[in-house]
Amino acid sequence: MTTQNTATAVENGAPHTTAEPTVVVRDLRQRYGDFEAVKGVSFEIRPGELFALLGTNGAGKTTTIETLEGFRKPSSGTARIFGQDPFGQPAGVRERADAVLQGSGLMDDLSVEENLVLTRDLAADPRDVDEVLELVDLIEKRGLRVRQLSGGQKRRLDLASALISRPEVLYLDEPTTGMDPEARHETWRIVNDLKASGVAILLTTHYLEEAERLADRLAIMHRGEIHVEGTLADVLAGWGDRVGFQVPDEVRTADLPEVEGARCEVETRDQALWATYTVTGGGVADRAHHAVAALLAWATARGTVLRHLQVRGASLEDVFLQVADGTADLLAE
Ligand SMILES: Nc1ncnc2c1ncn2[C@@H]1O[C@H](COP(=O)(O)OP(=O)(O)OP(=O)(O)O)[C@@H](O)[C@H]1O
Repeated sequence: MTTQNTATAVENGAPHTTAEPTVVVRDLRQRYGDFEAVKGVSFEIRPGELFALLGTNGAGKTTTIETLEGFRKPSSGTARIFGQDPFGQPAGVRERADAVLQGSGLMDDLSVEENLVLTRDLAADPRDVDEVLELVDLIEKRGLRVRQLSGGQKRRLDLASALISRPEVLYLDEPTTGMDPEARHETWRIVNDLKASGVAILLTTHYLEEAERLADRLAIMHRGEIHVEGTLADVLAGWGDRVGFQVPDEVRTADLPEVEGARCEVETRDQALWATYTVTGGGVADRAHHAVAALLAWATARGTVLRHLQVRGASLEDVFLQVADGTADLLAE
């Protein structure tokens, strides 16, 4: 699959996609004792680009982020941030990269503002604390101790802590977990602004809509491997459109027509037979049209009607579930 989607990048305000990649991961492997948690993962992230790493529980996403952060030395393969090995957080990487991780690094007994002041004092060229509090909508909570914040407010303070140092690379590990829909949308706006300002972002999330809204490119991991990678449009195009209908009573399954570029599956629902044609052949824009036209021509010739006729493009959830089911590679061929 291709790895660029200019349209998505421009829509999301990220015109920097031709720049040299900030993050380069090549055939990364990570072992915990005998267990290989990451099995040869490769990707790049350019300035102003957001790469979403999706995957099943235990797929190896956090391990990958921890490696990029410099907490883990690769078992083999390489990770490079600005051309440097991040292991041990060398100068030149440490000041330019930051993270919003699972498991907050906040001091519970200090106030919101005190936490940010501590972080600010470690940064070379920090943002103003009030500016960041405004950005994450916590200005009215500045005097509260962290333990008095709700879960979603803590996640916003985590984000504020990462933003204060003006990172050029940002790792967001499930950044909106526990947020209400409004706070989530507000976080997406902040993340889109960061992209537009040229920050290279690696996002992991279990909210597929979050990846659809934010990602220029995405990958789906399962058991340590990337199974699907590309722009959202690439990923969905590879999975095909579905045309479904209730099989007419007078039609036997064996009599259903062949449709070029499509495979047919029949299942029983509510004591009726339903046919689903998954159309992967032909042009992405018109393949569903040709399949429907062929099926309608067949039905008309037989003097029958395709009841409950539906046309549906693949969703990211369909693709994710196929990956989790272990059949993704088969389908993507
Ligand atoms: N310190 C460790 N020691 C041994 N195994 C570990 C360790 N950390 C993670 N693992 C294992 O490595 C695998 C990958 O874990 P990781 O946390 O990277 O997954 P993840 O994709 O972030 O999962 P989730 O979506 O559930 O957060 C899991 O099977 C996990 O049990």
